[in-house]
Amino acid sequence: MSLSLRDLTVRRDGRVVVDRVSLNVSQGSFVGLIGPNGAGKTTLMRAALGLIAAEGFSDLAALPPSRRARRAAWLPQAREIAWPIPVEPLVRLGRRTDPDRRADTPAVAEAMAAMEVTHLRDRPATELSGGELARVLIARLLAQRTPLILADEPVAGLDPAHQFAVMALFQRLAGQGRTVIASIHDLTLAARFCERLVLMGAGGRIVADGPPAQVLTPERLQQVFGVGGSFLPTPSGPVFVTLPPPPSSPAPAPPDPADP
Ligand SMILES: Nc1ncnc2c1ncn2[C@@H]1O[C@H](COP(=O)(O)OP(=O)(O)OP(=O)(O)O)[C@@H](O)[C@H]1O
Repeated sequence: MSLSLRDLTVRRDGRVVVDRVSLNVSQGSFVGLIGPNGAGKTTLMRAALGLIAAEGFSDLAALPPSRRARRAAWLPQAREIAWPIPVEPLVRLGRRTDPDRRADTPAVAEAMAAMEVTHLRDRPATELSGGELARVLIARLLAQRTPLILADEPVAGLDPAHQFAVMALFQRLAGQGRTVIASIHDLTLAARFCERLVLMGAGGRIVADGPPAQVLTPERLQQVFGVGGSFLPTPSGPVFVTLPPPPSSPAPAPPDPADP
């Protein structure tokens, strides 16, 4: 299932925070949404989902709510659980939008296994560690079995092995024809696993869109993030690393008053 946005614009307190974003994401792709804090990544995804008012067009937001819920699953950034629901019924909540009841048990079991949280099934979600809860909430997202997945910082708070596992899983799902859009701050992971990066800059505008090597250029990193970065060769292929900003060239020495 693809996603199509045209001139999507969101204003907050009279300020434009997503500015005329047009984006087509084709079925079977894994797109990383990157950009500095406050660039508008969350707002763009919420507007695309129809969770907040926006100008412009989103083919997903245009659907009636019941069809939208069956097309797209959403992982919000906030990982808060208000009551001590055990893990298994929490993951099972992801099944509420799919009318296929026979798929409930296998979908929940498969999602919990994929996120390695099966052993936590009876634990109250309020007693989990931050990373365990994050994995449980990804399991709930997967249990929905939607063709489209939008995830807000899905790997935040996960240890390196689980970060790799989640990114590899999203890549695999895309390979199977699902469509995944995820905001990601870790540019190394984004460059390694996403076939396409959409870079948002200040003011909610898309400043670059394409394969990682084309988007993550030194000039753009400096301009948008204020850091350096480059692809380094490693035994497992080129790996992108961020680097401290290059030192600005030393100011010219003041003229020596003793000099004639
Ligand atoms: N409810 C709100 N009311 C007013 N301004 C808001 C609201 N939500 C977001 N904003 C503003 O919109 C801008 C974009 O926020 P958004 O959360 O989309 O950024 P982001 O790129 O996801 O950032 P981060 O990487 O920090 O999660 C920010 O300047 C933020 O302060």
